[in-house]
Amino acid sequence: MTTVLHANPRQFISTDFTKQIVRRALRYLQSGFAIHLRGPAGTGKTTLAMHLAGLVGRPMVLIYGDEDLRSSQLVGSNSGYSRKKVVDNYIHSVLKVEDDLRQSWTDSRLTLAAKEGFTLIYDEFNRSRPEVNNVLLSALEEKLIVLPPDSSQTEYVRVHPLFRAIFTSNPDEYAGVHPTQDALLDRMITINIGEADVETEKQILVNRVGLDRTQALKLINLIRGYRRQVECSKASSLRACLLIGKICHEHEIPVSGKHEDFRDLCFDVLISRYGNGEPESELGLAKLLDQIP
Ligand SMILES: Nc1ncnc2c1ncn2[C@@H]1O[C@H](COP(=O)(O)OP(=O)(O)OP(=O)(O)O)[C@@H](O)[C@H]1O
Repeated sequence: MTTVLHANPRQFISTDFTKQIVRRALRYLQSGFAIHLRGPAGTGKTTLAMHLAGLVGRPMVLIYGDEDLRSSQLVGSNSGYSRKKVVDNYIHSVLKVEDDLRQSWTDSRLTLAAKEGFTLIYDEFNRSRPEVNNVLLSALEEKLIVLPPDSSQTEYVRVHPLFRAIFTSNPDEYAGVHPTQDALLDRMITINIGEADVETEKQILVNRVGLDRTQALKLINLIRGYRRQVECSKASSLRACLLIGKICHEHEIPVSGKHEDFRDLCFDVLISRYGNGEPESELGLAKLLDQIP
């Protein structure tokens, strides 16, 4: 059974920064193209993909890229058998038995979305081995999905005109991701998602976590300052901001370098995340914390 999702629009915070990306992405989707949101971890790609799928207004199905993903998990597979037996003894002297044993085919998420015209979100699709994603080439270009020849049903599925696909990925230099086939990239429009601006991060912290604006801004500046200091460009600051902000809010820890609990929290979250393992990176964080009243 495949679960179809519906977006929850209240969870998405819209700012000038996000609106500008949404406008572009929606335009491409409306014209029938697949889009690809590419950027560092924690820049909000998955959240944006869900929001876009919600705006498209069709049910969505979600697939997560994975090294172990098999193409059968994308298109479907034979699962179990169905048996039909007819015993005809209408004329007493004649017994006719027809026994028909067939494999039952079950569609997977891509096939389901393509048949029904749903929106497919394929999150971190470059974590799957490139050959697994080959089925997408014909789905996006020829609008056909080719099923394996032994799939006890038609070998071709025609893609519904309302089918849309949204892909997300981390850049190639991330551990565990495969280089994306040029042919696949050529069939989608790639939007590079950079780090959100300060205003967007602030609004997300205020609305999602409940921090006040001053504390949110202090936290954002601290984490951005630290990332600059250790020259970390891989992970964005948003996830760390949300994490520290939530703990501060729930445990009434003020965003202040003078408060021991806040300092410990920052060390626990930030050193392993952004620190480069050098003792100076701890010293650098301590200095930044000293500057927060
Ligand atoms: N516009 C937004 N409104 C509300 N929350 C957001 C928004 N953008 C990002 N977030 C929050 O920021 C966090 C990181 O976002 P998300 O998981 O979408 O990032 P990502 O780029 O997909 O990360 P990864 O590459 O690691 O999968 C999540 O907790 C998400 O809810």
